[in-house]
Amino acid sequence: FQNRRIIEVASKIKCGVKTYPLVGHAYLFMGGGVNRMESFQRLGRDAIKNGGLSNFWLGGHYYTVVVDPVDLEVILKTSLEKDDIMRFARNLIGNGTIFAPVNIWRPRRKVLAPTFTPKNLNNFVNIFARQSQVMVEQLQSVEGKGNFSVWKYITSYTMDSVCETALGVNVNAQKTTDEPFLMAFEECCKLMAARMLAPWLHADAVYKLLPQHTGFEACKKLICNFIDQVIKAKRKSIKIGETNITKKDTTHDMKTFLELLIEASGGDRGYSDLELQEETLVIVVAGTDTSAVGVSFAVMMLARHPDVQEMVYRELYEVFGDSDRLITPEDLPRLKYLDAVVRETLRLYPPVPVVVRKIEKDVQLPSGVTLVEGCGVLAHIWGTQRNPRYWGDDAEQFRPERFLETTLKHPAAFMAFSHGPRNCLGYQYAMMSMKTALATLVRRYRVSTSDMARSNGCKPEDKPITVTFDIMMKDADRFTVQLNSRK
Ligand code: HEM
Repeated sequence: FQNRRIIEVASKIKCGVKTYPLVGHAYLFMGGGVNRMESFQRLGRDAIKNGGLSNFWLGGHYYTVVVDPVDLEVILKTSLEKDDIMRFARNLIGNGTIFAPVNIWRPRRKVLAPTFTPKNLNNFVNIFARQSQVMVEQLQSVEGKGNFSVWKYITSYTMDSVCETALGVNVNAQKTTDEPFLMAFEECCKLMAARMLAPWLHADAVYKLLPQHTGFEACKKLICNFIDQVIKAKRKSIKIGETNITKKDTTHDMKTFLELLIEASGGDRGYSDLELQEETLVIVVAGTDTSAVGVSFAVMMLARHPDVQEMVYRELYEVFGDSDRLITPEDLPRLKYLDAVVRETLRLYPPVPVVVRKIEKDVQLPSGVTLVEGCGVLAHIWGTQRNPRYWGDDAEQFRPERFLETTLKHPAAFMAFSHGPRNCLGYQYAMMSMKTALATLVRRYRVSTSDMARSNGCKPEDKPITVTFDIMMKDADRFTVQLNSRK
């Protein structure tokens, strides 16, 4: 009966992408990450063409694709449960806030949310500033030497700053080649993305027989052991009255997320070690690659748009002049144009291009369709943020000024950090970290496009960027640019 109702919903929504018996649209997601992302883009464009909705079947499971913020606002406010497909992400994070079922998520979010106060975030800027200084020093080795991938430098910057703010530990990813924690983490994300979109890998009994499962478990063990050790050391240091486990590494008298969580959950009688492990892992998983992708795409945009880069530099010069001083929390709100550049980058290249929900109670959408219990929803962030109805005919153009000129046509039209009660808790944290990294980089270097982007005779800004999907959306060419010192 439920299936009949879902089939009825499907029949009311147009989809211009071919489906096949049994597999549905699953064939679209075969192949690698580039192919997966192309398929998501195809579905997003189809929804834009159809006035806001499209749909697809992943084997026997049905999804409505939504790119209209008016409909999305209703869905994201009323349907808080993540779709079953996210259970594979729980294999790594357990019941941590981000992918937990609603009954576990609600109390966990209540504990986690107050740790993101402006005071705590301002304290973290000192860490972002110091770690981004390490980043620009590491970049000296590639300065003036032609094409290189900026990804490694930026992802190890975010890993270092997230670990220091979350755990109080400097993992030194920036100064270590092939840092095992970072490598394990990247591998886990790749394996999870591949499994989610391949219905034939969903059954545990089958997956457990495959080498991917062994690889995933080995990486997970490495990540969890590391976090577990830090938690145990932190508990011990709190017992003996120390406030900071890595006094050598952290120069500021501030509280890490781990300490804040121990306090906020009720101290010794609060979270168990497992709950703490899950919640700190949420911060690491949710905060590392996402911000690294944001910064890396912004670097690509600056390289492709030298006029925009010049405006950013001029704004920085107004605030810092010739001084080499580190960035402070008070500087960040003054960097308004840089803020617009980051937002425009996240609009065109959202690090999380889609999020999913499960409909548990029928929802009538403002556009007229009623989604029924059992439907999956693909909240298509990429498509929404390129929807000309809300962004105009130049929706595909990179134009940071749009964030300075007008207010949004709808509050959910920009939703790189999602929308509604289950939106991103690290929104402000991420903006502060990304702006600090970019400001530190542009004060020291001029970025330009790679030789590949300049080939074929077309202007670099017109050359499409090939993107790939492995939970996050990334540049398939690993964010290749060139760098020259400004001095
Ligand atoms: C550019 C950087 C970032 C982007 C684009 C981003 C985006 C997102 C998105 C799309 C979600 C899913 C929301 C949903 O399902 O509706 C999310 C959730 C979340 N993010 Fe972020 N995020 C970023 C950085 C961060 C950082 C730095 C942190 C922490 C320090 C963080 C913490 C979280 C948490 C805790 C959740 C789970 C919220 C919940 O389920 O209640 N994020 N983020």
